[in-house]
Amino acid sequence: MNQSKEQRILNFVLQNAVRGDPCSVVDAIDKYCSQKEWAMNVGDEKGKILDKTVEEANPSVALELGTYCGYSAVRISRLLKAGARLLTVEFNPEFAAVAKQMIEFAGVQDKVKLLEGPSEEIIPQLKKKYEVDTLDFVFLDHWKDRYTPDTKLLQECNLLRKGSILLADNVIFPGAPDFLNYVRKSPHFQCTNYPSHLEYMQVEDAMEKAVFLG
Ligand SMILES: Oc1cc(-c2ccc(F)cc2)cc2cncnc12
Ligand SMILES: [Mg+2]
Repeated sequence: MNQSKEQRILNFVLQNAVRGDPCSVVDAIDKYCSQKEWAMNVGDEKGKILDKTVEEANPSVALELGTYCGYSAVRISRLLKAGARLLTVEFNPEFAAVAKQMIEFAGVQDKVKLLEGPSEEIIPQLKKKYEVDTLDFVFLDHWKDRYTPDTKLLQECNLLRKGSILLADNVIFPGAPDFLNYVRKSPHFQCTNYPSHLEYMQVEDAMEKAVFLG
């Protein structure tokens, strides 16, 4: 049976990165996806914005919506303090299977919990089933039409606290205009835009930071 692009990315990492070295995994994925096959990882340019925001948040509990191959789960978890954890949600079972192996190879499996299923089902389970009180950091990188409903769901489920930081990928390309409209008009969020480029391309993109004000 033919390999998927995501399996080819994983194989390249297994053969070119260093087991237990998250940075080498991130670099290997970027090398493959910039030189061989484009893929929708956040990439290194926007990844540096993600790094800065994670360092600012210094989260004890972080949530990622949209795991894909695990690139940003590895990128985020390498910055987490001892005892901190990342919950990452992936709807596509093939992507989740690749991400699980990527996370284990990088050696961050003790910091990362991969939850397979639709975000709208998993978010309401976070408090009781996954013992979350509130989220310190949320990275939105899944289907753009889910950004707004999932942000509203996070609020309705009381998963945000004063100072919780949301960071959304792709607000320019493919674009999340309704999300930008929602958070920028809401009195509950303080927003900052970070212009950048689509991963591995010279196409304009941006990330939006939205700090919850309570
Ligand atoms: O970063 C991303 C990029 C693209 C994408 C697709 C097609 C295209 F032509 C350009 C960009 C899609 C995404 C879906 N989910 C999360 N992140 C994504
Ligand atoms: Mg993205």
